[in-house]
Parts: sequence; structure tokens; C-alpha cells
Amino acid sequence: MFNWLKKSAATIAQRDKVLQQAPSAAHTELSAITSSAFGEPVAGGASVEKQTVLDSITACCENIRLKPPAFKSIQCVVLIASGKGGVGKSTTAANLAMALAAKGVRTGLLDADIYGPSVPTLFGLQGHKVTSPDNKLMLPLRQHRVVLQSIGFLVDPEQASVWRGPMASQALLQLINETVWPDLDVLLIDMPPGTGDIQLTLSQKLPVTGAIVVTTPQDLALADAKKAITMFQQVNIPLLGLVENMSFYVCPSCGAQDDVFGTAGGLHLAERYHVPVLGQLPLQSAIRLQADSGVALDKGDEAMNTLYQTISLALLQRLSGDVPEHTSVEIMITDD
Ligand SMILES: Nc1ncnc2c1ncn2[C@@H]1O[C@H](COP(=O)(O)OP(=O)(O)OP(=O)(O)O)[C@@H](O)[C@H]1O
Repeated sequence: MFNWLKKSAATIAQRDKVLQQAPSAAHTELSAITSSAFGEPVAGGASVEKQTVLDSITACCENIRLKPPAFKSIQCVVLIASGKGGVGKSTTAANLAMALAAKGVRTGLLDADIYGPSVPTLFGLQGHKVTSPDNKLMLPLRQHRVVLQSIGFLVDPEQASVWRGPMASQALLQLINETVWPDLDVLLIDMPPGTGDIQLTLSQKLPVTGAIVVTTPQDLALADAKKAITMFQQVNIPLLGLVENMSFYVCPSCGAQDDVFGTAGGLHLAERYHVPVLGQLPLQSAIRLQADSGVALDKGDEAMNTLYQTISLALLQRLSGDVPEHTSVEIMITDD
């Protein structure tokens, strides 16, 4: 049951070590570490006590709860962004939320991807709607231990898809302001793809602790990820890390690895912009299957669960450390 703990701790220790190296060298080792989650146990994993990781999670949560909350009773608000659509931002956000929640971290996920809300599907809640007992504030849903709010729980997604920039931004700000959030350690916000007006407005107006950028190693995606990094730097939002998704494919028959979208592009980008790498994820049908079926992460593929646990722990460690304050916070509360 606690195999993931041993693996995750060993993986994080190894990852932190290899990330001190140049991206090309780091890529080879990170890939090996990631691949090991699919078969052989991580080298050295057996020597790491599960208690160490549990202690680490507890310590991180304690540190996070000592800090002033980012917004109401929410300690940390983390934007999950990507310059380009379709790189796996929503899948990553949902699985990180489930990974955190499964280990007792009080976690919420706000689906701000107004033009393509996917939280209802990713959590198996298609057709569900939020309720508002007082006709003013909305009660979020809860699934797989994650507190959830999505534009998809309010309106028909086709209705939202025709909203123009200001209308969409306003709707999203209301979504965060007018939801009755319980006490949370972390609220992840799945942002709409791109770096246009909506993203810029939201980045300026949301009460943000920091941002994660998800990208594939492909040049096209990297160019857009670069724009997202630059946008966050311009609005003074700390970059908590980069997740490289679809980093490589491992053939289930022969075990050969193919870097479908290029090699280590995300790592090079992260190094250039001094953004920590939280982890790499393979292109794997288990990830797509679990996303489509809406089942809990820990009920799906064990190797996948281990990888997301590793990345979520890296995020938790970042949040519990010294994150520079986002100084340009401006919260808009609307009554209507
Ligand atoms: N690592 C992965 N391996 C296999 N399939 C993946 C992986 N990551 C994401 N996918 C699949 O890729 C597709 C796009 O993922 P997702 O919707 O998360 O991307 P996105 O960046 O949020 O897209 P958009 O910006 O359009 O909302 C989905 O079908 C998802 O199941």
C-alpha cells in the first residue's frame, strides 16, 4: 500500500540531484527515474522509510498553514497554465489535485477553462450542477476528496464558449468569489489555454500564490509556454515550476523509448528562465484512459499514481518554502 511513498521519496531525492545538472544530462536521468515507475523499483527506494515522506507532507502542510492565506480560508492559490491548448494542462491539474487530496492535503480545483471545461469529465461528474441555497453563493461539489467548481457545473459549455473576453473574465472572477470554499491548503486553478486578454486579466485579478506551466517538449508548445512564463513574470506572479507532459513514450511491448515530441525541450526552457522542473510525464494510454473515465487517480494505474504523487509532493515543497509574494493582487468581489 505504501509502495508509492518509498518510490516517491527516492524519486524526488534523485530528481533534485539530477536537476542540478545540465538539461541534456538531467533529461537522461529523469527519464530513467520516470521509466522506473513503470517496472523495476526505483534504485535506493527500499532504503527510504515511508514515514519520511509522510512526515514531509505533514511538515509542508504545517508550514503552509502558518502563512497568511492567499484568499479567504484558502492558504495557496496555484494557477495551472499552458501557452498552447491540448498539452495536457487539465489532465495534469486534475491528477495533481487528486494526488494531493489522497494524501490528506485539503485540496480544491477550480476549472477556469471557460472554453473547454473538462473537470466534469475528469471527475466523472458530467451533467452535475452546483447548488445555491441562498441564490447568491454556490456550494462546490466534491469528488475523489477534491473540492470542485467549474463553469461546466453552472452553464451549458456551449453557452460559455461564445462569451467574449470581459464577460468570460468577469464570470471566472465571480466563480472564485461567489463559491463557498471550505478551508483549503491548496486551490489549483485550471486556466484557459493561451496568453491573451482573459489570461492576463485573470492573472492580475486573482489572488495568486504562484503558477505552474505545463508544456510538451515540442517546439510549437515551447514557444507558447515561453509566452506564458513571460506573462507571469510581467505580472509578478512567482513561477512555482514547470511540468513537461508527453515527454516520451515507452512501448509496452518492447520497452523502447521514443521522444515523440522532442527531447528535453521543457527542461531547456526551465533552465533558461530559471523555473524549477516539478517533473516529467510520459505519453501513456493509462493517463488518457483514467482521464476519460473520471476514476480516482489511486484507482487507476499504479505507476501513473506514483508519478503524479511525486510531482504533487514537489509542488507542496515549493509552496511550503519561501515563495516571493505576489504584490499586485487585486481581488474583485461582486454582489450581482
Ligand atoms: N501524458 C499523457 N498521456 C496520454 N494522453 C494524455 C496525456 N496528457 C493528456 N493526455 C490527453 O490529451 C488530451 C488533451 O489533454 P487536456 O485536455 O488535459 O489538455 P489541455 O492542455 O487542458 O487542453 P485545452 O487547453 O484544450 O483544454 C486529452 O485527451 C488527455 O486525456
